[in-house]
Amino acid sequence: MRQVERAIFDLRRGLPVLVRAASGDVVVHPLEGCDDEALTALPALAGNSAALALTRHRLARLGIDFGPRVGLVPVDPDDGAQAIVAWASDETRRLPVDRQPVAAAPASEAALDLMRIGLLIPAAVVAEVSQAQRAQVEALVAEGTVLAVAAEQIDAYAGSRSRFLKRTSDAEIPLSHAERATFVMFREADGMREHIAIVIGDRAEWSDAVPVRLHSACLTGDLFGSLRCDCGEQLRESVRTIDERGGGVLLYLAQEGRGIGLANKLRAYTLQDGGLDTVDADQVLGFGEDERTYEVALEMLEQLEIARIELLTNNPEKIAAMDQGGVEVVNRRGIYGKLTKQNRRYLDAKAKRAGHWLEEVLDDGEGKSSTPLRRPVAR
Ligand SMILES: Nc1nc2c(ncn2[C@@H]2O[C@H](COP(=O)(O)OP(=O)(O)OP(=O)(O)O)[C@@H](O)[C@H]2O)c(=O)[nH]1
Ligand SMILES: [Zn+2]
Repeated sequence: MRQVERAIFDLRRGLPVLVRAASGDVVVHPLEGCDDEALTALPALAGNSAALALTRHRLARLGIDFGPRVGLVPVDPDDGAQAIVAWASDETRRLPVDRQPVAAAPASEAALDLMRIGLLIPAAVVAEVSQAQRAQVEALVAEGTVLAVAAEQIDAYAGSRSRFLKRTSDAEIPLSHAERATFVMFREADGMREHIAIVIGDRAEWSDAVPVRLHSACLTGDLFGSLRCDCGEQLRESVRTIDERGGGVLLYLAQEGRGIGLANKLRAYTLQDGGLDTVDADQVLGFGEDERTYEVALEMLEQLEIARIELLTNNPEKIAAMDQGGVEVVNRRGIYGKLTKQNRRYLDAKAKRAGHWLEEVLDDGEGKSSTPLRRPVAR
């Protein structure tokens, strides 16, 4: 696990790492920080030509219907870093016709998982290590200049993120909307992310179906009252509602930007200013419709011994995730922020593209309601 964390650390600093797999090792340079120098150095080190690893979401954006999770686009050193970055993240750029992608081997697939875990743009320049260069690459690994990580380690890490959630500390913090509140802090085993459960009221007085809100972090909305989204109002409204309903729990999840991280969310906002909606903007950057998973939330609920809930949400995926994780969602309660001229498009896209239940707010601009649970529709 430590090796994976170290690799993420290096990649976030813009350093190349070696990803090992039985089918071949690759040297990987993250797209972020990729310059002409890196583009020349990588194939020289590997002894093979480079390729640009892109997710199938990004390839779809480039007009390529690609089955496998990751595709490799051949790269020529003369392409220049600027073109490579544009192929990976520019809204309008298309691939030259002679650069059709091929399916990536496990090492390159794992490399993009590393980018995602590290909250970087999920794209990288990769080059397979040739027989001729193997000794030199291994020497760099041995002296600690290049860090090596195995694709299986990355897979195992990606699949076990929540498993060792540690309850670290807690404190009573009276809130303006809920005077009896306790913050309970959880830390993922790798120490990289922390999540908070805000436990409201007295457990003995809770309803049988405990009111629960799963709230993904939104620095811009929650803290600064951004008008681009409805998060800040939903957050405060949730606390108030949970308190009014006799107490329950709000899980404040470190899933900024639907899991893509703040840096990528800001990039996505700039793309939205160019006319894209929230889903398309994420896709331009190589992400799927929603990168969140809810294992961490499930584990927090388990540690808090909560198995039957009334979920405060408009998002069918959250209900499905609880169902699949063995938490019974007895009822669903809508939770709405205000409609503003700046967030209408965003809310509209959530309703139309992601199937969120926002009819009421989009219809009349306000509204609080309790709706009987509707099962998510298959999309
Ligand atoms: N990528 C991306 N993330 C965004 C954008 N606007 C808001 N977000 C993020 O979307 C998430 C919204 O979280 P939630 O309010 O918990 O979830 P939701 O999916 O809207 O569902 P409910 O609020 O429960 O109905 C937060 O992590 C925000 O940071 C955007 O335009 N792009
Ligand atoms: Zn927000």
